[in-house]
Amino acid sequence: MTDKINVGIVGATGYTALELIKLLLRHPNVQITRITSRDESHPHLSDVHTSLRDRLDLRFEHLEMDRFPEGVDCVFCCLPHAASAAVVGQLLDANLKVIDFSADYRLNDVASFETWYGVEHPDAARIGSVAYGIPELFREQIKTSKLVANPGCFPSSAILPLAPLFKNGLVQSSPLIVDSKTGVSGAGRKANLKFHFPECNESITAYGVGTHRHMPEIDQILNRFCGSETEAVFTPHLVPMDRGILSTIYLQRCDGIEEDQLMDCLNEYYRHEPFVRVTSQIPSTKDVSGTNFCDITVRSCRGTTIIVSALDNMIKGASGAAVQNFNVMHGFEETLGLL
Ligand SMILES: NC(=O)C1=CN([C@@H]2O[C@H](COP(=O)(O)OP(=O)(O)OC[C@H]3O[C@@H](n4cnc5c(N)ncnc54)[C@H](OP(=O)(O)O)[C@@H]3O)[C@@H](O)[C@H]2O)C=CC1
Ligand SMILES: CC(=O)N[C@@H](CCC(=O)OP(=O)(O)O)C(=O)O
Repeated sequence: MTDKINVGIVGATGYTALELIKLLLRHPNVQITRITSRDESHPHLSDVHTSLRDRLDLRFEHLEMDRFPEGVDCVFCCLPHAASAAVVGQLLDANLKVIDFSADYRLNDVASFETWYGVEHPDAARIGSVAYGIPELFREQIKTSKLVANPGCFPSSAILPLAPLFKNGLVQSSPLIVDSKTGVSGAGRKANLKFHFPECNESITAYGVGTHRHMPEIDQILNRFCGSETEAVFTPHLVPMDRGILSTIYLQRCDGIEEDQLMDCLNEYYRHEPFVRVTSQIPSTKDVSGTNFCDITVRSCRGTTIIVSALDNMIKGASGAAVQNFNVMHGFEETLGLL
């Protein structure tokens, strides 16, 4: 049996692709063979990602379906929403496995996607049947999947702590408040005035208030995992740091449930999981920066339960989760390339 999987990266000029390549370069069973960009002004990978100088000598190519699948077994598709679903079907038809970074296959139904994303879904037939890429919750489905919907960064920070608590009937579904802070890299590498240094440095702002598209993702995935009926009120805040997400989650315990039972439940559920650290300390983004860890703790105040979680938006929130999913899909040790 060949040990190396040939990997193609679509959308390789972006931030998540850079983090992905750095992880894959230390993966013993991966050979990166093809990388794509629409832009011809920078032929080599290291013209764009200068930190990869002398580490991987590849040329960008346009994604052309008559050539791209040659020499590729598995694709990491790092494109924006809708652009991704426009190509994923063709990649699958070419018999490639795909890990999709966008939100195109995360939700349960087309109507929700089109409502929250405001665009028509280019591959509507597949939506709802695709494995959601949190291996800690959906490992068995991921193992046998040809397409995995890699999770959103904010949803990962909320779903990881909440899922075991709902599954065990320890917390109430309403109210559920998820207050999150994110570093600027969460917005990707593409130019956007809001994310220019003088616009966001020395400032913190909420955005997507009452409208952010990660609300249905949190609700639907919790429902898929354990049948809960939440309506998460989620507000993200942009903070002047490169990377990291810190989520503070407020909810009520079920009657008769003590705070200790929540920590016990999380400790028990994640006991054998290498990337979720349930801790008595308060998590911080610095502790998880550049790693595939999600750190979680639980506190109580005046009858309200407060959960704090931290992860790196580009690692456990994107590329690290993708490599973890890749490992599960190919039967490799789940920590390869990640520890
Ligand atoms: N940044 C983060 O923290 C996270 C991002 N994600 C998701 O991962 C995906 C990639 O994000 P990120 O790397 O940050 O984004 P970037 O903006 O940094 O990169 C996007 C990539 O997609 C290509 N691209 C952009 N628009 C199109 C298009 N219309 N058609 C084809 N290619 C296009 C660009 O390549 P070029 O212009 O060279 O062709 C670029 O390589 C997105 O779906 C994002 O939502 C998920 C979790 C976290
Ligand atoms: C700062 C910033 O803009 N962050 C992005 C999060 C992107 C992400 O991680 O998730 P998706 O894959 O669902 O895009 C946002 O709030 O839309």
